[in-house]
Amino acid sequence: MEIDSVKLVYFSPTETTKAVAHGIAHGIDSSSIELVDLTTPSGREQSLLAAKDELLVVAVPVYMGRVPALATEWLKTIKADNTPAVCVVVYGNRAYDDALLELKDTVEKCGCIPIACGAYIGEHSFSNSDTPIAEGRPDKADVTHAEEFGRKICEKLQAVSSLSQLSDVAVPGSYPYGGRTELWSVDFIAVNSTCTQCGSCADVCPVGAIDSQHSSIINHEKCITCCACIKSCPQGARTMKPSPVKEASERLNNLCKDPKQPECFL
Ligand SMILES: Cc1cc2nc3c(=O)[nH]c(=O)nc-3n(C[C@H](O)[C@H](O)[C@H](O)COP(=O)(O)O)c2cc1C
Repeated sequence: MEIDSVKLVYFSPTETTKAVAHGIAHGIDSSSIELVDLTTPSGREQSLLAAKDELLVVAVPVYMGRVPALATEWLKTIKADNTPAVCVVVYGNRAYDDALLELKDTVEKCGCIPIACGAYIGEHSFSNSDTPIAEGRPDKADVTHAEEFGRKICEKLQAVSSLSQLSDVAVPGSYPYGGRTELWSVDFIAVNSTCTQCGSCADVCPVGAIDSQHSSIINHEKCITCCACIKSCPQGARTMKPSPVKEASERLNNLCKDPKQPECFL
């Protein structure tokens, strides 16, 4: 089966999911790759129509064992027409629980046909120098794995003349999904005096929760605790103050030391 073009769809506040998605795209090696970045509010204003002869690669991070709710909301609006799809979750070395199954079910309901699924590890959003969790993931070996996964996806498609020749891809997980879709609404970010009000934190915030003129003014109702603002601050002016997020980061640093490995389901 020939694929005309690839659409690479991802939500990735701290860019580990984006790195994995690009690794897979590199392996697929199509001459036409369109990026659909759902990370910013404006990115989520676009809609997506996908045809039979396109390949969708959909990648999201795992939040509380689930697909982040704002990503699910957007993904449900995809209009596909028996479009082959690759589902990918990226998690912070704890577990992906039912998230991969949830993602697969979600794209299937939009008219996609999942032909391959993968789970990769990314540095945990809550990781920092005191509590490094999956620091530096995806690393070189993870990206090489993702590229190889991309090549296997091409081989799988090339081996058939129609998607009806492929059987369902089984992934771990069960329904009703466990985990939580409601995130903490919590005041957990401290901003110190090295902040220059450069505005980069407000620019990277996926939900527009930070005041662009006063970086310490955060709308805690909107905040999804993704930590993009902390990780991207050029001054390192943003840290975690005592809070459930900081406690989680300490707990995960103790519990999730053994590096997990990528998995793919084809
Ligand atoms: C609110 C929240 C919940 C998370 N829940 C999980 C989880 O259940 N399991 C896990 O292993 N990692 C969890 N993570 C970590 C992210 O899945 C991981 O760091 C991922 O690489 C982040 O993707 P990104 O770099 O594209 O933002 C969570 C992160 C956040 C912000």
